Amino acid sequence: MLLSNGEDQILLPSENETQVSNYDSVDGLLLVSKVYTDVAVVPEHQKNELQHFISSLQREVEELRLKQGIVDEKRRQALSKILDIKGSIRVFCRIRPNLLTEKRRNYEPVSAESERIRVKFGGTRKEFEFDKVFRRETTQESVFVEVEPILRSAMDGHNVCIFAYGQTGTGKTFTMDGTNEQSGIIPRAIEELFRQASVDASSSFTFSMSMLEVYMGHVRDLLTPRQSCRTHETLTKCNLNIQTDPKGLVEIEGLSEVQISDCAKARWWYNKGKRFRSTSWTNVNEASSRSHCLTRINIFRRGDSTDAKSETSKLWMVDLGGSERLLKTGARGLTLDEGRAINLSLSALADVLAALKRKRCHVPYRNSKLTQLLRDSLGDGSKVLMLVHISPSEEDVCETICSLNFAKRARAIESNKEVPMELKKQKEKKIMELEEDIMEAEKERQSLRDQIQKVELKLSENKKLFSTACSLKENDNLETSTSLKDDFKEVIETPKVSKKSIQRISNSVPRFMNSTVASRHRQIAAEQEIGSRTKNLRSIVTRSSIQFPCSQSLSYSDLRIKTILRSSIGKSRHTGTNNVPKTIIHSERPKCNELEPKVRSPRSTTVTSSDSNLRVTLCRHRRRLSNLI
Ligand SMILES: Nc1ncnc2c1ncn2[C@@H]1O[C@H](COP(=O)(O)OP(=O)(O)OP(=O)(O)O)[C@@H](O)[C@H]1O
Repeated sequence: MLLSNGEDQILLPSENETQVSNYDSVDGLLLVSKVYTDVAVVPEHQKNELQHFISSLQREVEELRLKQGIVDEKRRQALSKILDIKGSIRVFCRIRPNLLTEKRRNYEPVSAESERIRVKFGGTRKEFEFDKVFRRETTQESVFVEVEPILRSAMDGHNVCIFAYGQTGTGKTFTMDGTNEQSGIIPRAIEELFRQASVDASSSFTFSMSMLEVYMGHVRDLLTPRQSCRTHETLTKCNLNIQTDPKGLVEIEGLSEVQISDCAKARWWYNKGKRFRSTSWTNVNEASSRSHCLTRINIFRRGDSTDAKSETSKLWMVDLGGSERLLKTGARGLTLDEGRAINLSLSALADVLAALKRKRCHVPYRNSKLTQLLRDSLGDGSKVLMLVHISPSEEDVCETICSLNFAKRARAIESNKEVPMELKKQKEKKIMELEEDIMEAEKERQSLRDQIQKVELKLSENKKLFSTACSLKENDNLETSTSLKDDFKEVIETPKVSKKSIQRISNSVPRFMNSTVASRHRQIAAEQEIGSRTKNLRSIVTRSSIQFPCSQSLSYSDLRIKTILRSSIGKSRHTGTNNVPKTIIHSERPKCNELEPKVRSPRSTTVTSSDSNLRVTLCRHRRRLSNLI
């Protein structure tokens, strides 16, 4: 039996080898190349060697995982530093393409560069700077590429908020949710979270999801919605309470939270929640969102080591209601109230972000339900990404400037404009270094993951082999003892059973009772040995001719003679050539403790033998008999 651990080979001797498995070497790491086993002959010390080899592989996996944890931590720290340098509140701007329903004008008020937007308005030109600007033609995929690092930050344990802000009809819902063909940030983020969880070998992740909307200052559960909450009476009943504990952690009483074990389940719940969102027709958007829709994914992360603590982080993805000029949207009655409520809470959000940016002691979270909900995800240690949406149209230029001012307020302090050139360069250099660190860590992580996979494969194969060896050995011991009994029976009785009947018998008994290849081999070998011994003895007997006087009773202590006599008598009975046809052997089966079995003499009177020793014994016996007569 040959086992290979790469450098050393464990050689286990075998007689009847059975091939168990066959593996190739991968990347220079030799796996079990050819494994043969005849477990019955695996010596104990070599089984111990195999056990040691398994333990060393287990240790190797643990060490590699430890290394992976260290590399992961390095990557996490580098990413966190980058996000800190870039600013914990980042603002992107997306320009919607012209819609078919929009009147085309020659004059384009909005022009964009990679991080800058210029708006021409009434003879003046205004400039706004952002962390990133997405032009009209930017695809959903390109937007998501820029969003992805903040998701990783959520997986690393930070609370994260992604907002879509902007005038009504500028594409907030398109960016966050998208269409069937062009899915938006939320469906992509769900997929990405599960993907990242599957590749992160140093931690295990579980996710849960909640969906709610803030409608007219009330918090409604979207995953288990009650009857329509758009009348004032039912609206108050639907309102969920928001509690904040002394540590500042937010708890929403009665909000449903569903476990999402896979991507499909998460998408199913997300689609369900989306259906219950409040929308209305307005002059500007035929399916205008009349509320702020919040999707929360709770991320539970647990490290692989036994003493690892579990961490929980929240990822909020918020499709804010559209900021709107109420006159322009033609809203009346309830829709007008909805618009007012949206505008009020958006202004409260702007105040909170501004206070956080200026590091004010007092942050006015309590001014709206929206900011109360997000309190523990907007402060220290959290990351915020605001995506401001604007229209390219001349008709919307006033709203565009309002939205851009809102965004400017959110990122005001960290604006590059206010940072000296030297410092800006230093920051960029540091970010580049950290990005390199992240890339290196990613590479190292990948290589460690590959190594772990290989060692785990080797480990599982060797474990399988070891357990097979142990279980087969037990079986084999069992078989050996039963087959020994059978062999013994065979020597005495040798019942001849045809092959067919064996097959019938083996078919009628349970499979585990059937003989194995090894036991059949041993049986055949034993039969052959017995056959050859019998042959030898028979040849001795044929050379001896023993004749007993009638009614003479003989008693021999010489076992050899007993056997000779028995086989000689047996043979003569079968062949019928002997002169002693009436010889009866009383003791049919020799018993081990029966030292002197009694043999009755045949009726014949003469006994001759060509064996000189035997002749002497017989002569002496005849003389004693004649004396008696
Ligand atoms: N980048 C884009 N590419 C193609 N179509 C877009 C894009 N952005 C928005 N649209 C289209 O513009 C219309 C309005 O978009 P959407 O409903 O997303 O706006 P909104 O800002 O969510 O409006 P509201 O605040 O009223 O809910 C939709 O028909 C949408 O498909």
